[in-house]
Amino acid sequence: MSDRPLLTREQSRAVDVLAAEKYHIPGVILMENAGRGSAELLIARRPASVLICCGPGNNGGDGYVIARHLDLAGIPVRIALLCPRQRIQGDALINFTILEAAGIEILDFADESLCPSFAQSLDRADWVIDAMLGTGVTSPPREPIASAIGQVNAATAQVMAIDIPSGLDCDSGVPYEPTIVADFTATFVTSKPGFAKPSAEPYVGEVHVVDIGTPQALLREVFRS
Ligand SMILES: NC(=O)C1=CN([C@@H]2O[C@H](COP(=O)(O)OP(=O)(O)OC[C@H]3O[C@@H](n4cnc5c(N)ncnc54)[C@H](O)[C@@H]3O)[C@@H](O)[C@H]2O)[C@@H](O)CC1
Ligand SMILES: [K+]
Repeated sequence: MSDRPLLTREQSRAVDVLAAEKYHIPGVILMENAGRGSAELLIARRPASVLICCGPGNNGGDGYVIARHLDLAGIPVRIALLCPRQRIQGDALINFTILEAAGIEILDFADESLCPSFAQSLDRADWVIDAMLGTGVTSPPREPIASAIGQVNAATAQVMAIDIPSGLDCDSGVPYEPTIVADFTATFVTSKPGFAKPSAEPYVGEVHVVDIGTPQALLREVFRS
């Protein structure tokens, strides 16, 4: 295991802030790099049909970037939106708007009771991307995301988690109830302290670190803080 330091949840969130405020790298650039790197990992596995489950924050925003790159690669992709459209904001909204303009299919599952068609959408995909919750989570997943996690875990599709399997505490490695069981996790900048813990093993699957273009000087500053 490399002896590189691992970013905690708070340090990961500090990367975003410092990148924008001190290094003049807008969050949407980091999101593009994160989404493109994740999409390339998936394209290499030759998916036939992909369902991307998106939550209300920037983890969902990564999902929209991934969808765009899969579409550009000619891979059938659909979005399962697990929050009301009006909750999407900032960098995630920029990428959501691009998807709508590109005509990529967006299925609304924001209501509390996930309608049966969510399960049908799952059945049609050989890969599911978990872009529901990332470093913004500090409590057990709430509805409708909690039900979505249960249904994804029960489906036959392979699962790639974006940044963190939704429901896992990336510092302690303790899974909230429920947590996504991923075959792969595409995590940003560094792996996370909790991923090597035995409790996290069943949920993270094979961990791939995606470089999102954060300057080394920025990382040194974050690790010193
Ligand atoms: N760290 C970085 O440098 C980068 C982070 N990016 C992405 O941004 C993510 C963090 O984005 P956010 O800060 O928006 O946070 P998240 O996208 O993790 O989501 C937080 C949102 O989910 C909701 N939420 C919080 N706890 C919940 C719960 N228990 N159940 C249901 N909903 C809950 C809240 O409304 C909150 O807005 C990272 O995980 C990563 O995927 C990337 O876009 C690129 C750069
Ligand atoms: K996730």
